[in-house]
Amino acid sequence: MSVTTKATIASFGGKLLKLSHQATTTRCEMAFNLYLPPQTFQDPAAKIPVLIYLSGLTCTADNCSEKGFFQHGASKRGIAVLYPDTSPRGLDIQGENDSWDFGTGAGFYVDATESPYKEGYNMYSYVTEELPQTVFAAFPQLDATRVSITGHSMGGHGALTLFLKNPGKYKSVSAFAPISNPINCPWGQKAFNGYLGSESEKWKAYDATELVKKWKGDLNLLIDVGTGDNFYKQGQLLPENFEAAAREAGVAGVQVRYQPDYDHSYFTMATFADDHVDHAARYLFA
Ligand SMILES: N[C@@H](CCC(=O)N[C@@H](CS)C(=O)NCC(=O)O)C(=O)O
Repeated sequence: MSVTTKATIASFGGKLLKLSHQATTTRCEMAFNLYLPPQTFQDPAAKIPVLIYLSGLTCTADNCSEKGFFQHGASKRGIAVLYPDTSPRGLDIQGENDSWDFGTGAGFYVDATESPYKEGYNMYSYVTEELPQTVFAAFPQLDATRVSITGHSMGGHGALTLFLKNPGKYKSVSAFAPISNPINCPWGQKAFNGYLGSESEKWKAYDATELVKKWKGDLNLLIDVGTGDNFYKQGQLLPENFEAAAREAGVAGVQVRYQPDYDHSYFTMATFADDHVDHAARYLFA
């Protein structure tokens, strides 16, 4: 469970750590980043809550930590930000590097059941169990009882599904441009077919629009989607399907903000990152 520090970078008064560890669930060395806000160093007795940010297709832990601007709000609020990678790397599985929307950089936060991907493409178990256990053991100042989750695109799908599949595990959830109904979009169908097999009924276990139908109570969920997002226009994101399913199931508290002109890029995350940190803070410090 030991963690190797590759870099320590000053950021907004705190420290961004670039880290790695040998992971059992994914059968390889996994890189991840961790932002420790200034409060970690000001008061050694402080217990610091954690916001997990799940990235989208093609990303590593670096994209958001370098240009998502989450550290700005997190430093003010005293929240650590954990940035996992998006897939195992270097497993040498045939075909895993053939396309940018499947395999390497595209783990989709599921536990694969299909060969050969079930040998390591277990990003659901990695993000829900192994990575947090590793991080909380290595950084005892972090508060394992106060964790929220957010993410972008494939990572927005991850944030929504991990939250909905684990009631009580996370204090809050939010998302940027989430793939909201993967069983009905080309990205999701390709990924789920490859990782979970051709029996589409099984895909529903990782589909936010299906999962929200079973949710009990309010959600208090913030979603931002840019109307200039090409992937939204192409029908990869389908946030309206999620909204309709929540409405029909009587699940209140789903706030989807359609941001005029904003695209799928990190300019959008940087613009609204503070709002998502504030959203998490409302529940992490309740
Ligand atoms: N490679 C794809 C784009 C993939 C993409 O936009 N990925 C998003 C997440 S779904 C991202 O955040 N990319 C990394 C970045 O913008 O830094 C393409 O050619 O269309």
